[in-house]
Amino acid sequence: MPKTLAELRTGIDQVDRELLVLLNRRAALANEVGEIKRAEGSPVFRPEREAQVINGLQAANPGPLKPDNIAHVWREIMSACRALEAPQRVAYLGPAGTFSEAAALQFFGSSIEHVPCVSIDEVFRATAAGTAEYGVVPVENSTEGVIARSLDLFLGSPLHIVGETSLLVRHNLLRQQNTLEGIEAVLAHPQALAQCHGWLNNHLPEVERRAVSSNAEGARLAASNPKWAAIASERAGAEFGLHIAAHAIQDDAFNRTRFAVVCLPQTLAAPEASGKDCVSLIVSVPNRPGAVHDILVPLKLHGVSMTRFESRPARSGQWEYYFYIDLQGHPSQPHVAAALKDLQALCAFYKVLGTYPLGE
Ligand SMILES: O=C(O)C(=O)C[C@]1(C(=O)O)C=C[C@@H](O)C=C1
Repeated sequence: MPKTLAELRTGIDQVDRELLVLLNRRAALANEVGEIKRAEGSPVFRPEREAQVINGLQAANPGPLKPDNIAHVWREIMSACRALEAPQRVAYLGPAGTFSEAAALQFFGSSIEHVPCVSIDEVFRATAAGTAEYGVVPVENSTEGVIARSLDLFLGSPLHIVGETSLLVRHNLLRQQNTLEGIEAVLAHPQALAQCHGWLNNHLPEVERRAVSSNAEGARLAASNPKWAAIASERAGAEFGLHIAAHAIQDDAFNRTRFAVVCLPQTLAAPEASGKDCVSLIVSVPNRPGAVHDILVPLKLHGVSMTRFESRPARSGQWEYYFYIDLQGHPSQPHVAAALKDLQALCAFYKVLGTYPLGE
């Protein structure tokens, strides 16, 4: 005899009561961990431990919940437990509703203290000054390429990368009305304008495109003028009471942005090896023939794969460049350590930006 809806709901209520007891038992244990960490003066946030917890549970998961569900649920549980130990302040390019905020929430879970900043420069400054323990900055977009400002700021910053996360970026045209009629200007961050270039050319070819400091700032401004539209997330639209005049207007349906999680080395040292790690470096080589080729040789020799190679001008006026390199692996692995040692010996400038677990 199949159970009735009421019976099934009674069953769910009972399980929820059990979960409530268990979750609070877990939180009390985390509280005790927090006391030990306070006494030791050691960091609250341990990304490698959180990765271990999630990987372990995914491996043991009998279903029907999917591995992704397990990751989401436990990221939130650990976020709440972490906040009981000590709330973590996280800086990102604000205001509320930006993709940077969504990336911060995806990485840390929702139990954080928000430190929205007016620019990427300000995220670096706030994190280096200790206003926030962690910063989340965009580094690369799958349509538009590198976020040059972030890469340039890494060069002189004391912050290092301790994690990464990547976000599917879906842009919407937001305004007070839900039509495309009577729009005089589209306001957005230059990156978003570029990611929607084709759609804007097709649908609003004559309309002015105005660059503003963030997409959410564009949404805030669009809420004050019926002739303006913004390009931003649904969340930003809800935040400022705007309609979605057009959904998913980015030129690439799979448009993603990768974000780096940064902090001072004294806040959190480089995470231990998780099994799926990445080393990010900035190097420069003497300006002579074959120098760029030479830096790739140690990687080939020691069997280390390079997943990223970007260049940025050194601003010396001499056509010199800094190279931003991502390698797969962890310096605790002998072949990675050997490749890094040989590479360093060839470089005029060598800076390890961070060693961290590969993100989702
Ligand atoms: O194991 C720890 O160090 C904890 O503080 C517990 C816990 C968790 O909730 O599982 C919480 C925060 C850390 O980032 C890692 C894990």
